Amino acid sequence: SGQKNLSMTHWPSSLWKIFHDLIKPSPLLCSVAHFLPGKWVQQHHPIPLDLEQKLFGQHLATEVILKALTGFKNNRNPKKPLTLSLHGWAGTGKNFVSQIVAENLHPKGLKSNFVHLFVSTLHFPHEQKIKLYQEQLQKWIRGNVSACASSVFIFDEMDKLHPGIIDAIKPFLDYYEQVDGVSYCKAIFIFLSNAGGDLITKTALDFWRAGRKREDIQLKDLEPVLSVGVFNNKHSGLWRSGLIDRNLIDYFVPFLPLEYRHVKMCVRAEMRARGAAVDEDIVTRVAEEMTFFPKDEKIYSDKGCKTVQSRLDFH
Ligand SMILES: Nc1ncnc2c1ncn2[C@@H]1O[C@H](COP(=O)(O)OP(=O)(O)OP(=O)(O)O)[C@@H](O)[C@H]1O
Repeated sequence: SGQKNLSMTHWPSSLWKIFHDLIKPSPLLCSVAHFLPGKWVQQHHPIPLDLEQKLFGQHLATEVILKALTGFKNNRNPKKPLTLSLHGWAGTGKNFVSQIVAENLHPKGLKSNFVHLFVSTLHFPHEQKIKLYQEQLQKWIRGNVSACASSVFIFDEMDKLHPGIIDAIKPFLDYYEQVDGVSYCKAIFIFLSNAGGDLITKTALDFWRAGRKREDIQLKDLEPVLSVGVFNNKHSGLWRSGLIDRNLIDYFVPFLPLEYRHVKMCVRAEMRARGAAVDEDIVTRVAEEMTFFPKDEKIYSDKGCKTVQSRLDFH
């Protein structure tokens, strides 16, 4: 009947893929590490996160994610799945980091059967179908975690996600040893949103205007800002969902807006990824084509590094 429901709703092929993964789970390919009395046994060499090298201009996100993942992987007996909530302006690296984290656990990253990306507007577009989405999503999560305890679920556009969908995920995020015979404690849930991006930008700008270094911004400078603007804001999806009240989010990860120098770093990284030599003239040209705000100071790229790849095609 699950299959019938799916065909009725015309779900995109990526969700079909997940459904098929469910029918044919291959648990042997999944486990990242398993516990033998007294020690953890790695089943493949974990890819180093390398966030310091790969992720530009995000000292806070780098620090929090490294801490979160290290703690989680070293914990033999986690009491709940790891839940990360990534916040920030467009194109600042939230999807990029999620992929790095996923690859760290499952080398094929997004292509792995154990990594699932959901985009609110793409996968859950119709409000009147919320009940159906809820049932199917729960089935997928349950099936996939039964097949692979360390499954990774990424929810993009969290701020556009219907509260009903968040309600459907909530039981999996909680401190239960098992739900219907399945333990979710080794899974990872990553939520991405732009919520709070404006407030994070304001803090970064205040530092810049005061002549203070970006790298001196600390988590404690952002926590009060986010807590008022996002967590206690009745209009934010996160507040309505009750995820915060129940302390189901382990780490809030702020992404700072990217500056001109970071955009240049993205261009260079993209050139290297394409196997080309880094041409500084082109780097400068691409970076100068981006638009920067605020109007007077022009410090931050309004799309972060998002359009770098397509712009590079023109040079
Ligand atoms: N901080 C960064 N360091 C290195 N590369 C970056 C960074 N931010 C963005 N990029 C590059 O730009 C591309 C687009 O960024 P990404 O999709 O991660 O943005 P996002 O924060 O998820 O944006 P949105 O909120 O609009 O979804 C990435 O694939 C990556 O190549």
